[in-house]
Amino acid sequence: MGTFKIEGGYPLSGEITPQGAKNEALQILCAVLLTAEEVTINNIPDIVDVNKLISILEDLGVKIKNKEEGSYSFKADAINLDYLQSDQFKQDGRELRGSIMLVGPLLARFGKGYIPKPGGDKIGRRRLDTHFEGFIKLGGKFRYNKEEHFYGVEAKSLKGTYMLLDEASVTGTANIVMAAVMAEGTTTIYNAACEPYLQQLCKMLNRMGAKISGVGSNLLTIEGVAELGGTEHRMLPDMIEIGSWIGLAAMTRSELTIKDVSWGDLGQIPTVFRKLGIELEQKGDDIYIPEQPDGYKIQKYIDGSILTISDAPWPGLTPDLLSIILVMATQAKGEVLIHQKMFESRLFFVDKLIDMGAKIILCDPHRAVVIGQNFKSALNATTMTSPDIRAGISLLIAALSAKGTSTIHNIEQIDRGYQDIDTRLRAIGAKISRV
Ligand SMILES: CC(=O)N[C@H]1[C@@H](OP(=O)(O)OP(=O)(O)OC[C@H]2O[C@@H](n3ccc(=O)[nH]c3=O)[C@H](O)[C@@H]2O)O[C@H](CO)[C@@H](O)[C@@H]1O
Ligand SMILES: C=C(OP(=O)(O)O)C(=O)O
Repeated sequence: MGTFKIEGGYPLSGEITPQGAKNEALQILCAVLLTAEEVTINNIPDIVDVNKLISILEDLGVKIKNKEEGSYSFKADAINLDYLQSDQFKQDGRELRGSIMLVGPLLARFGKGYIPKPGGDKIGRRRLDTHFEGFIKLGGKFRYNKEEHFYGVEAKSLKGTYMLLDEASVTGTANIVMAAVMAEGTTTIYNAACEPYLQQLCKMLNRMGAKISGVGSNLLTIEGVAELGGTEHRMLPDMIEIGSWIGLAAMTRSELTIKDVSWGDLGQIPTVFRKLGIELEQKGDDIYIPEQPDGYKIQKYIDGSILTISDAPWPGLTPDLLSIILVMATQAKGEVLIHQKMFESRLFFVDKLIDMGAKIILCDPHRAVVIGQNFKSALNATTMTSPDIRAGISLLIAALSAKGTSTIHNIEQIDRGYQDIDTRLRAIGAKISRV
């Protein structure tokens, strides 16, 4: 189990460039299975989850070339489907959430796709019904081995149809889109997730020859085509990383420039941080955050009532930023209700913040009231364990703001999604070491 030692209480300064988006990378990498031609992908983050998925693709027989840092080419012209029944796949496939999106492309191209119960953050129930209901609608036969928790879907051919998803699942929509691109006839997906990473996937598929319209809306229409060809694609910057760096700047009262953020794809994120009192300036495609010596004041609603920050499917606020926003609120001036609607077990990490001196009332598993301290008293340094990726980064931000030396164990959770985080933080003045 890896550990970070962090000496907190110092302001940071400088520039930080966000990595390529983790959750986009997981979709895009699965899509290389849809063609026998070469697909080149740029701005791939060098993080544990993405590298695991690349290694699964390699074991499946995809020919992979590392062209330069962050750029790889993939050629899925000789796929070894036997690997899908191997113990190795049953082990590797369960190590990340994104592996579930192998099923759609495999089903589309080879008539069968399998996956062990996928992993990812332990943040509450993470059901897969939407994915498999979609495949079944397209004509797939569902297989499930209860003992091994091994899922599968098989079909001689897929037929386009209308479907209304039971929820706007991000990975579910990506999976169904990838299954439908080569189905016979037209597939219409209503209540589709439509976040920028899905838009990126659809745009890439269209460049490969797919016929997807409605991209960016919750109604996608897909005219099936016989086959797809190669393409080149570049990943967007990771919006959750961008939000993490905004939270970091606020909590450490630092002047920070976040480079090349792709403003147009950030949706609610700048607005929400501004509601929390953070000054954000758009400079070209960068976010500039000035030092805020007087802290930041949480806004109230027009009628004077307490602000609620909650998650919702895009274009609502992503749930992945709520832990970071919660930590930031502990040093704001004012109060806020954080309402994590999607996941049941994502707020329990607040116990650690309470130990550090934060004023938080956990109302129930979904809601926490944070009473900001306006930097009147610093958080206390402590020893903690990172329970999931976003709680992990939030505790790291808390530690950089706290006075004294903190220790964070289980940093593998943070490494799942943040590339070389300690090196990049040291470059802006953080006192952090990996021990
Ligand atoms: C690898 C990857 O891309 N992971 C992301 C993906 O996970 P993932 O695709 O697994 O998440 P889903 O979109 O399927 O749903 C997440 C949770 O929200 C609930 N839900 C979803 C839609 C809805 O309209 N109402 C609702 O309550 C689901 O029941 C589930 O518990 O999207 C999540 C939601 O943005 C993010 O937290 C994850 O980081
Ligand atoms: C929940 C997350 O990831 P995953 O879906 O891979 O567990 C996340 O990125 O915050």
